[in-house]
Amino acid sequence: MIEVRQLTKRYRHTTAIADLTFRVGPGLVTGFLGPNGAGKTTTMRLILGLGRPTSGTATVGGHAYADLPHPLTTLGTLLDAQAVNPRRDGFHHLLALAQSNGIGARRVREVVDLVGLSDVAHRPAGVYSLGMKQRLGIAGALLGDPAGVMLDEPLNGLDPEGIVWLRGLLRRLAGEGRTVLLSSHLMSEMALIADHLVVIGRGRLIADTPTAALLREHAPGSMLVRAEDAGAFAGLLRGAGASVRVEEDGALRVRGLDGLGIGRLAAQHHVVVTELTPIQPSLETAFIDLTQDSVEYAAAATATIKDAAS
Ligand SMILES: Nc1ncnc2c1ncn2[C@@H]1O[C@H](COP(=O)(O)OP(=O)(O)OP(=O)(O)O)[C@@H](O)[C@H]1O
Repeated sequence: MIEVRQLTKRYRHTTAIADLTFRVGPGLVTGFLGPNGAGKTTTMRLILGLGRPTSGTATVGGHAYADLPHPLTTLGTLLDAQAVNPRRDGFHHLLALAQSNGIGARRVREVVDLVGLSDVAHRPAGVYSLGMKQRLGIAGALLGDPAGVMLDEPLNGLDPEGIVWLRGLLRRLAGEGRTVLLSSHLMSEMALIADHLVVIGRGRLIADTPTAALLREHAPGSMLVRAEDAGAFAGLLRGAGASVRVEEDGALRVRGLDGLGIGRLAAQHHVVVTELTPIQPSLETAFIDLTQDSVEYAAAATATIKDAAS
């Protein structure tokens, strides 16, 4: 439904995105990931026709967003939750948006309920927390009962209950066959929410893959093992082909052997194992592995600046 083809955007001194090509299809939650400054917001803005690409195209349902006859029913969007008039209340903020798109007040009340803002809908948006503003922005995105939604960092400012709520909402929208694209820095949340990931770094595509495949390839699982005489057991594990890292507290992080293999080896050599815990692969690990060459503002850079100053 969203198609980005060979999209490039150059500012005077910066290439924000370069030759970016990906598609976002219906029925899935697609996560848009990238380190700070990778070009996520620029890409989303270009999809909405906010700014001209240097080259390439971005279309929604086969059309430039600006050419869509009913944009709000095609793709609901949230780019900046803070962009609300602080004196206007949430209900009237949505009503103004609805009326300019031929949508009635009944739908406004529906989306207010849907995002859980009924109690505060008539309070000025200026007193809303960031989480409440995110809910208001999501309500705006849903006003047109759209075929797809595109949300820039919608998890920012949401409390744990809000994150669980949004996860459920996005899963439901995708389950109804809609297109869902969201960007976020919260990797662990993205791992739970997104079925598919588009990862960019320094404006270039790094991965366009199912979340499970990315985790499998870039963050293999491991086992945490504690045993009496861990040092000797580490040697046995290595001898059996595993890779073993000894943690500061003496625990062993083991890759290349599963629980059964480790248990059998321990039994064979009469080693007393006191803990055997599978460690789930983390999206953080996969993300760092994937983007380590494309991080614009890395900790190492800070160290270099400090060194130079001292
Ligand atoms: N209007 C602009 N003028 C000049 N450079 C810009 C402009 N907008 C964005 N950039 C630059 O383009 C690059 C991509 O920025 P963008 O905001 O799209 O990244 P992002 O992935 O959304 O980052 P973040 O996660 O930090 O929000 C950055 O280097 C940024 O400084």
